[in-house]
Amino acid sequence: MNQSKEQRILNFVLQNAVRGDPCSVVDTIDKYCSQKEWAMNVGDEKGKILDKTVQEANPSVALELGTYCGYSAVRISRLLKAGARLLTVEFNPEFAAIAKQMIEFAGVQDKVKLLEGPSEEIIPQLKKKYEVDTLDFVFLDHWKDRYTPDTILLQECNLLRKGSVLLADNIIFPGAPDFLNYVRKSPHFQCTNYPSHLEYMQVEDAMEKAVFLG
Ligand SMILES: Cc1cc(-c2n[nH]c(CCNC(=O)c3cc(-c4ccc(F)cc4)cc(O)c3O)n2)ccn1
Ligand SMILES: [Mg+2]
Repeated sequence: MNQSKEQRILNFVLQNAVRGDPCSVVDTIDKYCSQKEWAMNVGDEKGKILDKTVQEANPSVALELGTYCGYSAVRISRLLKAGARLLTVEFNPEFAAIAKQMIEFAGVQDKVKLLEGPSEEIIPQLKKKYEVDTLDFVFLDHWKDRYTPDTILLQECNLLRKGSVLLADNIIFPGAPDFLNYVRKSPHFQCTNYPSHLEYMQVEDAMEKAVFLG
């Protein structure tokens, strides 16, 4: 049964990256996906915006929606302070299986909890089942039509506090126009736009930061 693209990416990391070194895992995925097969990792250009936003927020509890192969989970968790945690949500079992191995190879498994299932099911479980009080940082990188309903759901579940930072990928491509409208029109969010490019391509994209004002 021939391998999936995601399996080929993982194998390339297992054979070429340094076990326990998150930076080498991130760089190796970028090397494969820019030279051999495109894949929907946030990539290095937008990854640098993600890094800066995470460092500024310095979260104790972070949530990622859309794990995929684990590229941004490794990228985020390498920046977390001692004792800080990343919860990452993936609905596709094949992607989740790849991401689990990627996270373990990078040596960040003690900081990352991979949750399998759709965001709309997982978010309401975060407080009771996953012992979350509020989220300091949320990276939205899942289905683009779920950004808005899940941002509303996070508020309904009392998971945001004054200063919680949301960062959304793919604002331009594939695009999340309703999310952009929603957060920019809402009095509860302070928004900043970061122009960039689609991972590994010369196609325009952007990230949007939305800080919850309470
Ligand atoms: C409902 C729910 C969903 C999830 C969930 N888990 N994993 C994902 C992946 C979502 N990501 C994307 O679809 C995505 C697509 C592109 C793209 C595609 C094709 C092109 F031609 C150009 C660009 C680029 C990107 O950067 C992306 O992020 N969602 C997890 C939990 N609950
Ligand atoms: Mg993305």
